[in-house]
Amino acid sequence: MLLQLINEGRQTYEVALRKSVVLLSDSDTVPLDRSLKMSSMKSYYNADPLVQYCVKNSLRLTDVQKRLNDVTLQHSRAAMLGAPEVLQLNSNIMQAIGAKKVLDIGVFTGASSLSAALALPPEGKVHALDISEEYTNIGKPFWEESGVADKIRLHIAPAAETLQKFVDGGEAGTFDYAFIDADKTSYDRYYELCLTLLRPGGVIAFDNTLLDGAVVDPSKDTPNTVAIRKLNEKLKDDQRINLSFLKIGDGLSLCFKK
Ligand SMILES: C[S@@+](CC[C@H](N)C(=O)[O-])C[C@H]1O[C@@H](n2cnc3c(N)ncnc32)[C@H](O)[C@@H]1O
Repeated sequence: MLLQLINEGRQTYEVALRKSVVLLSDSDTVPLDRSLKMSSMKSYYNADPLVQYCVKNSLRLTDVQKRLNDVTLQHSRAAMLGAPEVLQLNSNIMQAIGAKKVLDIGVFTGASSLSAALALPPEGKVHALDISEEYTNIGKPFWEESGVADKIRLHIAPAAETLQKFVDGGEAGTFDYAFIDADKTSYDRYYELCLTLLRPGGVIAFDNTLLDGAVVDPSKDTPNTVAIRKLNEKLKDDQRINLSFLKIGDGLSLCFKK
């Protein structure tokens, strides 16, 4: 029965997807490239009128951010682009907690780093971690144009190595916010390292914790699905944090370090 409901829901989404457009603001509509395999849950790819209503009445992207999104949506890996509603929520929480030192784990074309850098005060720093410069090079000119390139420090290496270097370098307890959006099977490793690196009151945000619905689909048992399900179960009972699990974008789990 559950499987049938999931399949029906997926078919509805697919129909919606075929009709949908990407709504970035009142004036911008970008046609979907339907050849791409995309998450149906991020607002770019979600034709649900309520999702589009929320997006239309909340997103505050700069012109440079919109152009970076447009460029990224043409990329063959466009589905990796962070949902703008998620990035804006990250930025709002960063400002609310007075964040100055942020980890952006999984940079891709730099939308999440740019969003964070724009939210931080002039002395703030985003430590942007990615394994490859192939995608991050796309974002750099947009960071420059936004006037925040000096707030973003790129670390090209496996993220676990970079995080461990921060720990070994005595930076435990000094970070305010971590956005985790890289390889899913390493999420738990990143979680433990980030918990060490964050100050009490700091926040860890995990993207894609609904994994395009796979977490509730019993037929799915890929390594990513297994890892995310396990993480979600672990977070539920982890007394080191307070937790909010939001159905926004592809799922966002917010962990507030006690
Ligand atoms: C989903 S994308 C990030 C999207 C970005 N946060 C945004 O909002 O647009 C995932 C990124 O993680 C990077 N990545 C994958 N494995 C990694 C690893 N072991 N260490 C660091 N980065 C990794 C990929 O190169 C890719 O750029």
